[in-house]
Amino acid sequence: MRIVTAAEMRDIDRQAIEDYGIPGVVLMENAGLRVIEVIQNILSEVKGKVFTILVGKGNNGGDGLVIARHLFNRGALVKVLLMAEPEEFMNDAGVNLTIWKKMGQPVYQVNKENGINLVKVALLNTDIFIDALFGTGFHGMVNEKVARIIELINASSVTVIAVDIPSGLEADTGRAPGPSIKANHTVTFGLPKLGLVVEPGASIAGELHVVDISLPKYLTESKAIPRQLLTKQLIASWFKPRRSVSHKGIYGHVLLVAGSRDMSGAARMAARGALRAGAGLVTLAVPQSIQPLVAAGLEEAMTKGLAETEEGTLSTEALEQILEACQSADVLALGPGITTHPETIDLVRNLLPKLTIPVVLDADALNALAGASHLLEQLQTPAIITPHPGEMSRLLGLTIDEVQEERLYLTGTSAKDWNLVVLLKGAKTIIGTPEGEIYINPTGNPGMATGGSGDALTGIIASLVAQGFSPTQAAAAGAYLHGYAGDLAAQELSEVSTLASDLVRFLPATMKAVLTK
Ligand SMILES: NC(=O)C1=CN([C@@H]2O[C@H](COP(=O)(O)OP(=O)(O)OC[C@H]3O[C@@H](n4cnc5c(N)ncnc54)[C@H](O)[C@@H]3O)[C@@H](O)[C@H]2O)[C@@H](O)CC1
Ligand SMILES: [K+]
Repeated sequence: MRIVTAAEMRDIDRQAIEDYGIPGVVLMENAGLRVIEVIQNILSEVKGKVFTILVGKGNNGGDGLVIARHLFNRGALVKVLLMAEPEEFMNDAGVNLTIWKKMGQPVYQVNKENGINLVKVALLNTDIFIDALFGTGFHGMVNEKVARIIELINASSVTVIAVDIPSGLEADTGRAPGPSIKANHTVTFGLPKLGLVVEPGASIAGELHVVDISLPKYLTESKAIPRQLLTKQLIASWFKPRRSVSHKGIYGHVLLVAGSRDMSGAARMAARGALRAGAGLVTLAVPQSIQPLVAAGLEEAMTKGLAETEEGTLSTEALEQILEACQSADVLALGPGITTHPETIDLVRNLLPKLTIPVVLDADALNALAGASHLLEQLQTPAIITPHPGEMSRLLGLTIDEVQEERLYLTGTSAKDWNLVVLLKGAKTIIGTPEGEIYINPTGNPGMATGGSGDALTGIIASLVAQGFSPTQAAAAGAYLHGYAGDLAAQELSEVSTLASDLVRFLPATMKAVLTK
């Protein structure tokens, strides 16, 4: 699903109105009705419930007035708080304010002196608070009075539904330069706005509902798609049905080079991820002294022992062995648990320019490239790198805060500069491609911030490459499935108790859920 900026959305709205002749007031009516549907799903019964709606003078406020009318018609008690003088409501918002008044319904002016008290009183007796103050037309910062009101709303325990975007949040960046309404749900119109799918905006917005307001599909489905939110439908469309006459060779061979004496679990986790994601064959190559250990309990994978240092990490002598093993593999995944032993770093740096099969680089393979990211540009094969913010900061020579501040921008430019797929982990994983596309993954939860979680992801992505996915599709689908498995695991086991091995354990249920229509 395409992700838009405020300007892109405005342009789509404008074309719907001017080029297609859909009156703006119709779009507004549809928007309001869709919010009603979401409310009815949350509450099941609207009748007798108390709603407070904070209404700004722009079109977002106009949506709020449509919502007020439909709630009232359904038997709800509705209190409309206006943030501007009635005369300031123009066009479609003005139309809807007139209708509301003609229905004999009062409005309360919170822009006046006692406004703060009006909000306080309203919050004491409200089932749902609807934020229709600012939408995509918001820019800059709220004034002091609005800031006080927002803080009051956020401090109360009432359920908040934001109309289109929480007020105070920037639609393009997901940042709130001042206070912003913290919503439980955000109902956004037509397409997701960028600021709702990247952090901190995604958390501020709560559960996101993207609803159709009847915009012509030619406007919302653009051919040149620079930004996309990953959806179940998109991921499912990349999986081909398995042929009835299948053999393991069809589903590819993953070579995983991973592990060290102190980190054998990383290697096993990656191998399990690769197997559960459907690869035909998985070979796990590890320092030779831990080969018996990793082989035990990993019946479905083949294992291979590689030359090692005295400390039980991969040595430079493993280079030829790895290249030889690559000859019968479709993809190499390198990095989980290999350590940053100086000799292992040398091995990684010497190996990369010699590779002839696609490669997934993670963890210590990326740490080996700290200060040497030019080696990424010298890769001769399609590549995916899966850094977390710390690894990305070392690759780029920036602080972690600097990386987090500019996650989108840095993912996009790095992918282009290094000519490979960059998957930047963290809340809302971002995938950038050499062609300049950006994918944002909505699945996953904080429970996945646990040791081994990234290793499983590496295995899953490599597995998808082996099965014929393009590097972009493999990274995007890998992130989505991994996060989905994490969500299923958290539902059953809680975020706190979810382990990386649980992510792998929930992959079959994930595959079933995603691949079943
Ligand atoms: N244009 C359309 O066709 C549609 C628009 N819709 C709604 O319209 C919204 C966009 O409407 P608008 O462009 O009228 O803008 P908004 O309603 O988002 O808000 C703009 C108003 O807020 C004021 N404002 C902006 N920044 C401010 C600040 N920092 N402090 C105080 N006031 C500030 C502006 O002066 C303006 O009056 C969307 O978010 C959506 O909710 C929907 O009704 C669907 C159709
Ligand atoms: K809003």
